[in-house]
This record gives sequence, structure tokens and C-alpha cells, in this order.
Amino acid sequence: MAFNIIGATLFGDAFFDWSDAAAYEELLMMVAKDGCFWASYAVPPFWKPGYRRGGVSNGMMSGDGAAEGPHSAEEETCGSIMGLMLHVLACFNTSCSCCFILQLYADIVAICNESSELNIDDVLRMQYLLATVCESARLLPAGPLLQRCSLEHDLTLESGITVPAGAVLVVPLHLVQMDNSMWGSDAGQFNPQRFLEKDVDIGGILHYLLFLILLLIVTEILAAPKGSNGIDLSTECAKTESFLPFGSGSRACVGQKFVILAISMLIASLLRNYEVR
Ligand code: HEM
Repeated sequence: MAFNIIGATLFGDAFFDWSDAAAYEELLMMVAKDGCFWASYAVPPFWKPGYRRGGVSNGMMSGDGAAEGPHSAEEETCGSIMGLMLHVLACFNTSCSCCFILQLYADIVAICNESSELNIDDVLRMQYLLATVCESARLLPAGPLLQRCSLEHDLTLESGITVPAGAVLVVPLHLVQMDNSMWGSDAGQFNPQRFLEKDVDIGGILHYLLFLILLLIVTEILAAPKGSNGIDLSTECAKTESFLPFGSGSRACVGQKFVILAISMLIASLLRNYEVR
């Protein structure tokens, strides 16, 4: 009810179809995001007339600065409820971000205390930092897809599907990297911790090519039974294969280790020297 009254007040029914569930959800997300953004600024609350007169326009508002009369007590109450809800959301997000940053900072400080100069070996020991960079690349891969094409031969996948020679196979990175069956029910959430759990090996990701060669040696040449060395190789491989911001296989990005280390080094240097607000 609160959303409908506020929505009708702010956006007008002419601008929005309230029976459209998907659009409604999108609107809620937009309001939530806007709410978090505006919550950090000293602007009048958006349910007050001054908010619109201030010329705020985000595409869904009329933005023409039309004069509003004083709002009713009901509208004010709904506005307060809405504001409270947005603040709870903002507090939750803020506390999550603080936790991540504090853990990162703790990781960096613990290692930097030992030496004054920050070097690659230090960064390689910052497991939480590396995990954070990997988790960012998982949720927001720089490229949306990978492509593969078998030029000469048809390719039969394990599932039995045959991809004809010459057909371009597109791998949608976002879908693979947010696959619940691979990453768990919280696949859509930012959680660097997942890379520190024992069945995901950051070293394996950083040294992916080496990892594949080792895997080949262990599983095929020596024909060692799976898990004989205490690690479930099929799980390791599957997890690593569902982490593809730098591609996979013989055509994987040659710069991937450099990139992860360079980003980690930059973040470590920044967080070590500056307080980020
Ligand atoms: C954030 C930075 C980067 C991202 C997200 C990225 C991502 C990728 C991706 C997705 C591929 C295709 C892999 C595949 O098809 O399996 C690729 C290929 C490649 N990348 Fe990167 N890359 C980055 C930075 C770099 C840097 C810094 C270098 C050089 C030092 C580099 C060198 C290459 C090369 C040479 C290939 C082609 C490899 C081949 O076809 O054999 N990349 N990269």
C-alpha cells in the first residue's frame, strides 16, 4: 500500500503499470538503489514537495517541477515507513561492505606489518584480498561471453549434444559464474569467503594452466583414482571451470595471473595508505 500511494504520488499512474509484477520489482530495486544513494546526501526526503521542486529527475518522474500541495498525513506516514525500509536496506548493505573492507584491511595489515615494502610475495599471502578480487571477477566479469568453434570436426559433448563443425559455441559467463548448482544458493551474492573454502583453490585459479597439466598427469597418465590425494579432483576442476572471467583451456588469457596480482597490489596499496570513505 505504501508503495502504491507513494508511487502514485511521485510517478503518477500514467507513468507506471502497477499490475506489471516484473516492472514493479524493477521499480522497487530502483527505489532501493536511489534510496541508498540519496540517503548519503542532505536532500529533503523524497515524499516531501521540496524533493520534486528541487528538479530531481530520474526518468520516471515528471521532473517538470509541478507544484505539489502539502501532503496528507497518510502520505507522510507512508513516506516515513518507506524511508525506514530504505534505511534498513542501506544499513544492511553498509554493514556488509564494512565487514568486507575490514576483513580486507585486517588481511593487508597483518602481512604488511612484517615488512615495510609491499611486494608480490606479500600480496600472494593475502588470501582474503585475492579471494575478493576473484569474487568481483565472478560477479562482474569484464567480458560477457566466450566463444569456441571447432573448425574441422563435429564436437560431441558429454551430454550427448553434437555441435557441428564450424558452429560457434557461445559460453555466457554470467550464467556460468552465477550457476546455483555450482556456486550454491547464494551464487548471486558477493561472498569472497567462497574462494577460501577448501574445495575452491585460489592457487588453482591463479595457476590454471599448470593446474590443468597437473590434473592431466595425475588423472590420465598416472590413472590415479579420484580423491586419492585427499582432494576431489572432479569438484576442483568443475569449480575452476565455472570460473571463467579469463577464459579457459589452451586459449585462456595469458595475462590473468598478472591482472589478478596487479589489481590486488593496487587495492592493497590503496587500503594500506588511505582511509576510503
Ligand atoms: C581484466 C583484465 C583482463 C581480462 C578480463 C581478460 C580476459 C580475457 C579473456 C576472456 C580472454 C579469452 C580467453 C578464452 O577465450 O578462453 C583473453 C585472452 C587473452 N588475453 Fe586477456 N584479459 C585481461 C587482461 C590481459 C592482459 C593484461 C594481457 C597481457 C598481458 C592479456 C592477454 C591476453 C591474450 C594474449 C589472450 C589471447 C590468448 C589466446 O588466444 O591464446 N589479457 N583475455
